Formats: sequence, structure tokens, C-alpha cells
Amino acid sequence: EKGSAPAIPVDPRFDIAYVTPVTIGTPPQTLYLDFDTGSSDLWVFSSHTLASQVRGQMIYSPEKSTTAKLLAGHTWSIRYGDGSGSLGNVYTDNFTVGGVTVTSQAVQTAQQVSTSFTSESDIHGLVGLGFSTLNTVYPNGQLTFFDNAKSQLDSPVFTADLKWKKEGTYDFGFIDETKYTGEITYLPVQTDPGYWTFTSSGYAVGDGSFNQVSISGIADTATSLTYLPTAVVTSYWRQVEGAVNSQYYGGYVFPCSSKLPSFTFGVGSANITIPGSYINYAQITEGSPTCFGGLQSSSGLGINIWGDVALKAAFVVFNGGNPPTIGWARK
Ligand SMILES: CC[C@H](C)[C@H](NC(=O)[C@@H](NC[C@H](O)[C@@H](N)CC(C)C)C(C)C)C(=O)N[C@@H](Cc1ccccc1)C(=O)OC
Repeated sequence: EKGSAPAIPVDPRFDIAYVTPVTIGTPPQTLYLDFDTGSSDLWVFSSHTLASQVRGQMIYSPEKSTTAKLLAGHTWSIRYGDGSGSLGNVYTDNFTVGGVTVTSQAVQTAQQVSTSFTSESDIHGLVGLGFSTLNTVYPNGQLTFFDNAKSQLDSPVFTADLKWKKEGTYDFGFIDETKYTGEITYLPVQTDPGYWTFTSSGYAVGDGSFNQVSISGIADTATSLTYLPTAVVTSYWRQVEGAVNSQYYGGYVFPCSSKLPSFTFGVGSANITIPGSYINYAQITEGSPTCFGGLQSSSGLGINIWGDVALKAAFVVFNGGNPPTIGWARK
């Protein structure tokens, strides 16, 4: 079995996130969810979510699904690195994405969500694609959609082909050779504590020399920007006239008229180049001549994150085989 589903940018002006249509229950209820390799909970806005915290999102109503079953006595509560979070109850129900159906997927219904989720009406929940060890359901952790679907997929993989301000795809169970150029370079994955953690072999700024340095970080499809060590980020923004690390804006800002250098990162003996245009993330406010950078320091996070700004420059294979590996190809 294999499937393919679109990854639709939430805001055409800048790629805050990407959502993918899924159906849950019988008869099928359609929601648009944010597929997140940086966490492992599948949670949705629901008929249980506090009305004051719902603002236009589509919701899942288990009481309208003949195949929904309450997972009695189970709750969940999650906190993300950006400080956002949500919590609630758990059902199992039929879950389909791109034609791949899992019949008793744990679907976590939100009772409460934090303000950043309420304010993003185009994101109706998340599908965690990290390792199931990170799942927050208590007392028994639940499996991700990918872990449940793996045995029925032609190959135990999913791929991310995210695009800059355009619709990309998530594929399940197969690798589409038409989506990349050259070879895929596979790297080992550290699965503890449960992210897709890999080590990059270094970086270059623009057409500058390559700096051989190991950078351990996670591939996170639901983090908009890319957060790397301060030394790396400083050497990048030093090349941009007028760039400053603003306490006020919480990161590097620069004149929107700047022509940004590209950023190349090593994957084994190969490399991926992020075009400078991807690193011009957004104006700090509508119409401002000052823009916010898509490459920021990870020093406050305690973890390096290869988020959408990096992922959309590549074709990425999340191989759930034994052992798991992560594959990178140019496109
Ligand atoms: C189970 C919790 C999941 C796995 C959570 N994952 C994350 O926060 C990772 N992914 C973050 C998500 O991709 C987030 N950007 C989704 C959007 C829609 C809110 C970060 C680290 C890149 C996490 O690690 N939370 C930390 C909190 C944290 C993380 C990083 C820095 C600071 C604080 C925690 O609570 O771990 C138990």
C-alpha cells in the first residue's frame, strides 16, 4: 500500500506551516492537519474543545462517528518548544491520509489549546511523525499514524517534499524518483529521545569555503525556521549589510532590500543548498522595510532544528526501517 497527500502552505505570503487534508471517522470528517516530525501526538480541534478557544478551525466530533471509541481513562498534555501546547482526551477511530487508512488510530481530542493554536484557523491539529516514545498519552502511550501504517506500506518510509510558497507533498510507503535530482544520501538517526536526529557534516555561507563541523540537530517539518549554533548563524548574518541580532524582535533582522547569500549544509559527502530567498522569511510587520531571518540561533532552545526553511530546499526520506535512517537529496 502507498499514498500521497499535499503539503499546503498555511499563509501564501510566508510559509508559517504546511497543512495536509485527512479524514477521520465514519462518515469521514475532513480536517487539515500539520504533519510534525518534531513530535508524536496526533491531536485535533474537536467538539470537546473550549468554544472560546476555537476560531474557525474545522473540528472532529467523535460523537458523530460510528467507528469512534473512547480510550477510557486516558488523557494527554503536550508542550512544544515555542511554548505552545494543548491537552485533552483520547479516542480511536479510522484515520486516512492520501488513501492510506489506519483503522484504530489514537486520535487525541483537544479540550484546551494555547492562544497560538486558537489564532491559526488554518491548522486544525497535528499529526506527530516523530518516534512513538515521545507520545504524551497517559497512562499508556499511543502509536503514531506512521508506526500504525508501517506494516501495510510497500516500504516503511515517508518522504517530505516541502516547497517555497507552493504546495508540496508527503508520500507514504514509496520513494518518488521524479521528486529529486542526483542521489539520496542516507545518514544514521539517533532515535533517543524520539526526534529524527542526525548529524550534518558542516556548512558554507554563499560561495564561501566549506566549514567541516559536526552539527547534530533534528529534522522538524512543523517548525517554520531553522535554528543552528550561534557561531554558524553569526558567520551567516555577518555577510548581510545592516543585519542585527535584535533583542526586541527576538532574532536576526535585516533590510528587506538585502540580497541574502545562500546557506549550504553538509549531509555526509553531499550537501544541500538553501537559496538566500528562503532565508528572507517575512517582513517584521506588514509593509515594514525590516525583515526577519529564516536562519536563527538555537542557543535559547538547547537543540538545533532543521525546520521548514531548510527542509523545503531538499527531498527528505524518513526511513522507519531497522535501523531508522534519514535521506537527503537535492531537487
Ligand atoms: C512531547 C513534546 C514534543 C516532542 C515537543 N517537541 C517540540 O517542541 C519540537 N517540535 C516543535 C513542534 O514541531 C512545533 N513547532 C509544532 C507547532 C505547531 C507548535 C521542538 C523541540 C523542535 C518537545 O520536545 N517539547 C519539550 C519542550 C521543549 C522543547 C524544546 C525546547 C524547549 C522546550 C518537552 O516538553 O519535552 C518533554
